[in-house]
Amino acid sequence: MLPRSSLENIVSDKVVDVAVGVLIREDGRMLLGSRPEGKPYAGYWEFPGGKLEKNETVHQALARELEEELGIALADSTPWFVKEHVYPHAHVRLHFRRSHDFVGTPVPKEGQECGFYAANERTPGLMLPVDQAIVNRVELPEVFEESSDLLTLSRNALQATIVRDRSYRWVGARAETMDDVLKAVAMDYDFVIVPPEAFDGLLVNGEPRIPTYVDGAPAADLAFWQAKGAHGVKPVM
Ligand SMILES: Nc1nc2c([nH]c(=O)n2[C@H]2C[C@H](O)[C@@H](COP(=O)(O)OP(=O)(O)OP(=O)(O)O)O2)c(=O)[nH]1
Repeated sequence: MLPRSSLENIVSDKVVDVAVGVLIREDGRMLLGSRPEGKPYAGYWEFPGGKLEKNETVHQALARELEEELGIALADSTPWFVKEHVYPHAHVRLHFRRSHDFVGTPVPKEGQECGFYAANERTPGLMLPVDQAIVNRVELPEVFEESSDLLTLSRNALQATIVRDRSYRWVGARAETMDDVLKAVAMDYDFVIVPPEAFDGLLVNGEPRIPTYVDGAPAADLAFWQAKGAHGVKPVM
């Protein structure tokens, strides 16, 4: 029989699915709020959201949490990426979804604070460390233009082609295979660029693991790729 502490570790290893909303206002600012008293990391700032209940889709969970916590009606949202993180209190699988399509002015219903912030603006309290890096990604462009926006660095020790934008805000990788994508995820890169035919194979339950650009897809297909979870599309040069 396993000692009690090992059993507890196994129990706490259960992965908790969490719906997280990146709600972007017309002026490009995103909705952030503080965690209410009584929850782990109370007072830290985060994107709105919460745990999935039984039989809920991620969108449904997000819509429910936004209504319950902030009185916001979420009309539509698209998958962005999934990130796993192990906290001392839980192993979470965060399903980030983006939305420009919501109605209502947020009114905190659980004693929290909230507001719309630009990516380079400081919230009154610390962001959850996991979220801090993601705030920077919210301004990733819908479309990267190969020659003007991106610099391709030489293949690095990981044998993947590393790409960054000209202002050093984001670093990504050109991923030909799932193995390349997993390396980029493990290195916490901000995005991957994949060939269109590889895109579906990189999805886990319909969601990418990292913000994903589809290489060479015409910009006219942007809505098509976004509905599938691609964050942006690089136009044919
Ligand atoms: N809502 C939210 N949770 C996040 C973010 N980033 C992050 O690591 N998390 C973690 C913190 C928590 O461990 C977990 C979410 O759980 P929670 O306690 O907020 O969920 P909940 O509202 O359903 O809580 P409850 O009903 O159990 O009180 O996900 C984020 O941006 N938003």
